[in-house]
Parts: sequence; structure tokens; C-alpha cells
Amino acid sequence: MPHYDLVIVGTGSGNSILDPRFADLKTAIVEKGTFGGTCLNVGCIPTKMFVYAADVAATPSHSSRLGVDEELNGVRWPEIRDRVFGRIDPIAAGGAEYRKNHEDNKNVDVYQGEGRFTGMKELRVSFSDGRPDEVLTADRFVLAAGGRPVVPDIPGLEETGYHTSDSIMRLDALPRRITILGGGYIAAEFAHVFASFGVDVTVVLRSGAMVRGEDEDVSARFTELAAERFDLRRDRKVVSARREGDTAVLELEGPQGAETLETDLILVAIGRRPNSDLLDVAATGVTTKPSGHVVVDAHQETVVPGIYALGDISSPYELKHVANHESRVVQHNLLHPDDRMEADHRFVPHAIFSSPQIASVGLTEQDARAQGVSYVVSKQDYAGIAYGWAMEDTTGFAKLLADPATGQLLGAHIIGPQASSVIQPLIQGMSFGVDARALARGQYWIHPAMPELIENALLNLPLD
Ligand SMILES: Cc1cc2nc3c(=O)[nH]c(=O)nc-3n(C[C@H](O)[C@H](O)[C@H](O)COP(=O)(O)OP(=O)(O)OC[C@H]3O[C@@H](n4cnc5c(N)ncnc54)[C@H](O)[C@@H]3O)c2cc1C
Ligand SMILES: NC(=O)c1ccc[n+]([C@@H]2O[C@H](COP(=O)([O-])OP(=O)(O)OC[C@H]3O[C@@H](n4cnc5c(N)ncnc54)[C@H](O)[C@@H]3O)[C@@H](O)[C@H]2O)c1
Repeated sequence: MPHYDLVIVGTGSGNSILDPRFADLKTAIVEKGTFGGTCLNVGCIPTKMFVYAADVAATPSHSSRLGVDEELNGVRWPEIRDRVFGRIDPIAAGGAEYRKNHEDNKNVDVYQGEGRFTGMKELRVSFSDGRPDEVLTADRFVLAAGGRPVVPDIPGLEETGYHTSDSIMRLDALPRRITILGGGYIAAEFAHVFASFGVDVTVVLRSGAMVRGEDEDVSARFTELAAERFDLRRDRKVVSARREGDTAVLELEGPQGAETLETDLILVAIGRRPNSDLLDVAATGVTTKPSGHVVVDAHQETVVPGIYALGDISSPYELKHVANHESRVVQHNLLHPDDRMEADHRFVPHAIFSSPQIASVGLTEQDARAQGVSYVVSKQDYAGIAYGWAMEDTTGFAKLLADPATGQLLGAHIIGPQASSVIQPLIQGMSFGVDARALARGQYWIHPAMPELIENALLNLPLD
């Protein structure tokens, strides 16, 4: 039974922990899937590469408002797909090769198998090629095993067949029609991708709105625009699924009663769950929340001393920049057990790369109301700034919430072009405690650039 100083389970953000500073330790890394994890292989990076191509394919649908008539002559799906994976797959393979064979990693054993705890700090690794299992023990573990898509319990769905974000990007050919179950991040991004490539997109929502986690005004605007582009079936329950030849048939129940929906392909996008159950973290004494997220303290340590967790297995944010931050915290704490640092989750931003884009940080207005905090709101439309005139944007806006007495920003929400970049000065202002007045007037804002949206929104705040 090999014993290690440190074992890491999962090669997403977990893979970035080991560096030359760990050279004196006997270490191992365990990975059951493709090296590099979700973000690199089936998450952030490929989706954004598809979104970029989709943004380009969609320009003819809105260029005529500028007096420019464009036509989309074709979408070569296999080339789009192969451009994405032609770049990503070698990175994953190179990452595995580096850990297995490079001089830098002489002290690292790579186990390409599935880990499952069988006792206190005891991990059994099983291999798909029939090799006998190996049992590893270690003084310290890092749980970085991520999560997986949730699949709803709909009668007939398994037999009908469906995709998740893990498989949808590798399709052989574009379908004529796609139906997406769910209305969150993945639904919003893939609906844009497939609609831009000419696929008829239906989105089935159990509620009345898409991206319901966003500020209420942002969710309402996004839903209104989505309804113009996709067949949005709101307040629907999927009762059953069946296959009729090449067609997948969904029986829905909604406000108008029963309805039948025919489609070519189903994409399930109703959330993800942590892999703590499959890893059986309870067997090593690690506790989880009802959601399945591993419980960690501010140092990212679980209730078992020496076992740390990071990223989607423990973080409710389920975002790569959070997993990366937590990985740096864990790395520091492993290297400096007597001078540990805490993770900073005060102002975690996110973006949804759809069309329009959405970006957000801090409290939504409904959060602020529910928490009973004192706040004022300002809004600035893209249509009211010079760059918005250039783009002829009529639907985007920035919405800010601030403490009326101190001017400290409480939340920022943007829907519109480049929202994911335009929001950065607000994240910075909040993180460094710069109040709205100082942020607006303590620096130049390039004229007539898009961040004038932020400058104006800050100046519009009705502070005391
Ligand atoms: C479609 C999609 C798009 C996304 N887009 C964005 C985005 O634009 N921006 C953003 O910030 N976030 C995005 N995310 C979220 C982001 O991908 C995750 O938050 C991030 O990858 C989590 O990293 P991690 O290291 O915690 O887990 P992962 O990257 O999932 O790594 C976990 C690894 O552990 C392995 N593993 C699991 N169980 C075991 C086991 N028992 N034994 C051995 N190995 C195991 C897995 O195979 C995997 O390789 C997206 C996610 C998806 C699904
Ligand atoms: N741009 C990004 O940062 C990005 C992009 C994609 C994914 N992600 C990450 O991946 C996670 C998963 O994405 P997602 O879109 O699957 O989840 P999500 O939580 O964003 O959205 C899930 C959607 O499914 C609905 N839903 C939940 N259970 C349902 C059920 N039983 N029946 C019908 N609808 C149901 C929810 O109301 C919601 O609309 C996200 O939370 C996010 O953290 C991030």
C-alpha cells in the first residue's frame, strides 16, 4: 500500500498545486477522466470558443440596423468543432504527459483511475483497463474532484437519449432542432450558439424566466429578448420522453394543459452536483452540506485535519476563477501550515456569455431587499452613451446598488455588449473598497469607450 505525503484527487484546478516547491514531498495525483478537468475540456474554454464563432455568425441578424446588409452563407460545424478541440485536446494531452514523464515531476505519481475513499485517509483507485485496484494512504489530501451534470428523473429520458454539456460540443453534425431543458448559464450560452448556427432552439423552463439567479431586471430583460429568438416554453413540467424514429418526443404539462414537443436532440442543463458522493468522502470523515458540497473552513480545510477541498466539489459558486483562487489558497496552506491564508469570497463576479452577455458582482436588488440593507439604485442604458449610439444598442443597461450613506458599491449588474469586460472596474472598486464617487471621479474614463456606461451609472447614484 503506497503511502504519500500528499495526494490530490482531480486535475482541474487541483493540477496547478504541485510545483517545484513540493519537490521534497512524495506526491500523487489521481484523475479518472481527461487531464485538465471541466473548464479546459468540456466547460469554460470550449464553450467560449463556440460562443465567439456564434457571435460572428449572428452579425447578419443585427447589422442591417447600421445600414450594412450581411448574409450568412454557411456554418461549417465540423470545422468550428475541430478548431476548438484541435486546440484543446493537445493541451490536455500535454498536461498529462508533463505530469507523468517530465523531469519536474519525478516526485509525482499519476494514477489514471477513479478514487474512492475506503477509510480514514485511505483511497482506493480502480482502473478501467482491468488492472487491480491500488490503495493509497497519505498524510494530506486535496479533494478537487469537481461536479457533474444533474439529469432529471423523467420517465423515458434514458431510452430516448439526451446530451449534457459533456457531450453536446462534439456532435457529428448540427441538428435541425434542439430542445434545452433548463434556463440557467448553460442553457443561455448554448441556446445562443445553436440559434446563431441556424438551429431551431426550444427552451423548456419550469419557471417563467431565464437566468433567475440574476438581478430581477436583468433576468426580465434577458427573458424578453430570449423569447424573440427561441421558442420559450415557460412554466412547463416535462412529464415523459420517448423516441419515434429520429425524433425525440417530450410530453409537457403547462399553463394551457398538456402539449407534445417534437425535437431532434435534447440538451439537459438543469444544474450540476458535486462529486463528493462518488468519491465517498464520508468514509474519510469529511462532511458535506445537503447540496453535496464538501464543508470547508476559511482555509479551505475540511473537518478532517490535513484534508483540503477546492472548486466545484466544495464551492457553491461553481466558477473557474473561484476554483483557481481556492487552489492558490490550498497551495499556500500546504506549503505554510504555520502561516495559513483564508480564501476571499467577498466579491465573486460571474458572466454569462450569451447574447446579450450578462455580468454581475455582489447583491442583486432582490437580495438587498431580502437582507433589509439600505441601498440606492442607478441605471444607465447603453443607448445613453456614445458607444451605445455607435452600436445602435437599444436593450443593454448597467444597474448599480450602493450604500446611500457611504457610497460603497453593494452590487453591479450589466446586460449588453462586452458586459464581462465592462464590469471589471466595478469588481475592482468593490474589492479595494473604493466608494462610487471616488471611483467615478478619481480616474479618467476614455471617451467615447464602452466603460463610460459605468462612469455614468456611478454618477447617477442618488447618494446622500
Ligand atoms: C459548460 C460549462 C461552461 C462553463 N463555463 C464557465 C465559464 O465561462 N467561466 C467560469 O468561471 N466557469 C465556467 N464553468 C464552470 C467551471 O468549469 C468549473 O467551475 C471548474 O472547472 C471547476 O474546477 P474544479 O477543479 O473544481 O473541477 P473540475 O475541473 O471538474 O475537475 C475535477 C476533476 O476531477 C476528476 N474526478 C472526479 N471524481 C474523481 C474521482 N473519484 N477520482 C479521480 N478523479 C476524479 C474529474 O474527472 C475532473 O477531471 C463552466 C462549466 C460548464 C459545465
Ligand atoms: N459562464 C459561466 O461562468 C458558466 C457557464 C456555464 C456553466 N457554468 C457553471 O455551471 C453550472 C451549471 O450550469 P447550468 O446551466 O446547468 O445550471 P444553472 O444552475 O445555471 O441553471 C439550472 C437551470 O435549471 C433549472 N432547473 C433546475 N432543476 C430543474 C428541474 N428539475 N427541472 C427543470 N428545470 C430545472 C433552474 O431553474 C435553472 O434555470 C452553473 O451554475 C455555473 O456555475 C458557468
